[in-house]
Amino acid sequence: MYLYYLFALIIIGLDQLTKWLIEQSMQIGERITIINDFFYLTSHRNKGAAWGILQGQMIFFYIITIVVVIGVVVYMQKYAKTNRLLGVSLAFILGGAIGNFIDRLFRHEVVDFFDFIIFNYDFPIFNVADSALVVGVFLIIITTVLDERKERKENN
Ligand SMILES: CCC[C@@H]1OC(=O)[C@@H](C)C[C@H](C)CCCCC(=O)CCC[C@@H](CC)/C=C/C=C(\COC)CC[C@@H](O)[C@@H](O)C[C@H](O)CNC1=O
Repeated sequence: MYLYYLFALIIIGLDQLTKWLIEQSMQIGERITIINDFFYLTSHRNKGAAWGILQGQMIFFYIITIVVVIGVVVYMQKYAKTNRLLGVSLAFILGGAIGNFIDRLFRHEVVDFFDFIIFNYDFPIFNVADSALVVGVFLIIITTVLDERKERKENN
């Protein structure tokens, strides 16, 4: 059970370490080519949420993040014992939400650096915490679909 919280802690550690390294070694706006025309490390700051929406609405972000964290912990306590995939998904979301929360609390902005250009579209620059959140949301959807399919089989 506590393995999931440890997993979330590792995600937070990895997120904060990578953000610290970017802050230490790159100027804002500086870009390092990893794979030309596809993957760059670009030091970027975002005072908003995805795609820079709601710039500067830190109070809103604090509230949403606290609601997300409480929701995840409640669900973790209730369901993670029986459903491992759900536990891992919740740990991803918990780690990601807290990772960006730390940035918003101490930096009043989020450090982003993964810069992908996919089919000529420069996808918004993101970080480890965002990736964990997206993976967590994706895994929750998979878990839900799998559960429904299992229930339907049992009922038939
Ligand atoms: C990933 C959630 C964003 C993350 O939410 C958080 O912190 C949570 C815990 C708190 C938010 C205040 C609440 C969620 C708002 C919902 C939202 O935003 C719609 C999300 C759609 C999502 C599909 C699930 C697409 C993906 C986008 C991106 C990530 O691609 C991997 C681009 C990230 C870049 O714009 C980067 O600059 C963002 C910056 O790092 C700050 N990050 C946040 O606000």
